Amino acid sequence: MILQASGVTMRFGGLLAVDQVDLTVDAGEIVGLIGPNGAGKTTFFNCLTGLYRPTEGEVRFRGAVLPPRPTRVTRAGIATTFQNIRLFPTMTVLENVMIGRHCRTRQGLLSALVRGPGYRRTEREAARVSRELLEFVGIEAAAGTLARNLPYGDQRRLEIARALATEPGLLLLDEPTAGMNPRETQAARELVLRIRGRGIAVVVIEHDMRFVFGLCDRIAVLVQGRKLLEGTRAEMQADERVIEAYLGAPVEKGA
Ligand SMILES: Nc1ncnc2c1ncn2[C@@H]1O[C@H](COP(=O)(O)OP(=O)(O)OP(=O)(O)O)[C@@H](O)[C@H]1O
Repeated sequence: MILQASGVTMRFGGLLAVDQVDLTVDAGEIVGLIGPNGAGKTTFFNCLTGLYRPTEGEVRFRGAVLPPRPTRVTRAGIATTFQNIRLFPTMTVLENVMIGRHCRTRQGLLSALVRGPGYRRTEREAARVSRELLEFVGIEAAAGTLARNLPYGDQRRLEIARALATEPGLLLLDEPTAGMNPRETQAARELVLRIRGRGIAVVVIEHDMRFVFGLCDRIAVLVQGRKLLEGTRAEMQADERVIEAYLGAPVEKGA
């Protein structure tokens, strides 16, 4: 087990956004988090990234309680992409990925200022790894393009490349297919499967049920901050409540 969230609760004043949620994720597993708007999915994610400290409960990653700051959580091995793309628009595609690399290549300030041989070697290595990741997500041809000039689907790929540059054991994806056309969505599914192929576990928030049921090993449903249901893909596809609320009609196996 790589992630263990126990009794995670998040209050904003009088609002109980996440209520006693338990979730475990095994190494290399793909877990889907679904639920209506405002169910608390993003808030729960924020509790896994160190952005929020849960009001109650705890999150363990590789056995250790999460450190209280996002940068330290990233270094511990949890990477995130956001619902609203957050790239550095006036930097190149390659530079955006290299920023993700920096959490693994801690160069001293002095070394960076004088740009000595150690700094240049580290930068060269960061550029090499970053180019490999651009190739892995399929946008290496755009390495020198400004991030803001990338098509939307490719911006999402770039976010994923930057997240992978931090060498995560767990990748959190918040609505990775939002705004994508069907072809891009299919490519995103294949990309997530290849990410898992690298041994990285993935938790994905998604509204596209076809995507979720075509991808995830296990699915949890949040409603009004609580985990209402959880099960394997097959269990969920057979559950009357899921069918009624999300699917309308049974989904074909492996659809
Ligand atoms: N920082 C905050 N301060 C106060 N209330 C918040 C904050 N963040 C979220 N909320 C509230 O918490 C509840 C859960 O929101 P959250 O964004 O986690 O839901 P969600 O399931 O991710 O929804 P969506 O599918 O629309 O992204 C909502 O009622 C929201 O208004």
